[in-house]
Amino acid sequence: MEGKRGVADLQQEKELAQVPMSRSSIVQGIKELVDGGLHAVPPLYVRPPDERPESSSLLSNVQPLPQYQIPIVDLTALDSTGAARVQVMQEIGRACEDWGFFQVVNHGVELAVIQQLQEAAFKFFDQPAQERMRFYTQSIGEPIMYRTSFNPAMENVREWRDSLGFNRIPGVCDGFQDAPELCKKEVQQYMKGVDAIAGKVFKAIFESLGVEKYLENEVQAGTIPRVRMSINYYPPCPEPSLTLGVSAHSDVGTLTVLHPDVVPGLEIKHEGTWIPVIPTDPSALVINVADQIEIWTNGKYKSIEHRVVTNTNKPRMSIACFYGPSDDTVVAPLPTLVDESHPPCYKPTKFEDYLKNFFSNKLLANRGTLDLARL
Ligand SMILES: O=C(O)CCC(=O)C(=O)O
Ligand SMILES: [Fe+2]
Repeated sequence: MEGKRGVADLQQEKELAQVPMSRSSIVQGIKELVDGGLHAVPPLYVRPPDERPESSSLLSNVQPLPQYQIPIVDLTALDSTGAARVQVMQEIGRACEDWGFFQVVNHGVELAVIQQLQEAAFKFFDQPAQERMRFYTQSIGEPIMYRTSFNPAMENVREWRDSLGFNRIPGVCDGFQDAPELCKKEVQQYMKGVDAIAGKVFKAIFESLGVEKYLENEVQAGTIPRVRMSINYYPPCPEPSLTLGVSAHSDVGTLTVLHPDVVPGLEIKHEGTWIPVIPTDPSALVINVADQIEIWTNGKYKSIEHRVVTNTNKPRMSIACFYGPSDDTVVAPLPTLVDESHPPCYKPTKFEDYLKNFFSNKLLANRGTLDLARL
């Protein structure tokens, strides 16, 4: 099964030797393996049969049936006042309740801004390993993170992706300020646009339930405290039926804004079936409810399981921005959403503890994160 060791492998080993870091802590990225010439999926990346994508998942040219397409919300009127705004807010609420995922168009981030970031990020991944490895870490709390898979120290099976990430945690760090020069301007520009979208969508989500007053600090547009950007790079895979780019999981924070790429790969579990998310156009963004919103809304708005499949032809690059509350926020079902017929489904959990449990718990290798808070 193991692919042939190519020139690129040897070159990378030489380069890694120059990185000032203990070699035992470095995990080789999937891009290096693929660039070195790989004709089969190495055993470390082969999923157990029950986790492998179904063959239907891999036919990326098949359009999902209309009833299996996530809602598309036009955000134009979200900046206005009156009935048109209320309508968009209600559409967002319905999408969160029925799907947990929706696409947004006319969101205010120009296609050029997205493409400039994609181009800059491809340049980052195309650099010699030595350059990329300057940012290597497997932690997910560093200001800047070049990583592979999710958590190789704990996983039995690795994910078919490398990633470049940035954390902004107010009062702690701002990785965007110190981003590598070749993509600094582009990540900052993109982040500014996505922050604006996240702020207003977050507010609309809570307004749609009439509960915004409980979250004054969280819903003020522009004051969403924490974000992690992850630029995920999925190289082509010789045997997509055996592996996954990202294994099934829900996102841990409040909400996620994703640029999914025009190369398909993202799938969500809707009513028990894995369905592909096909972007309507190259500038469409995908927004999903993450675990903390499911907890606040006592399960009314769902943090849906999703995963990424690979393909044989093209590299795929998605850009995910994960928003989250501050560390000391205690997240619990909101009082107006709990009554005798809707008892609380989740216990109050401090976000810091939720995150720590998530990243340190071996049993959560399959990332059933909401179980951490479930009553
Ligand atoms: O690449 C994608 O489309 C999704 C990635 C994802 O779900 C994640 O990084 O949490
Ligand atoms: Fe995700």
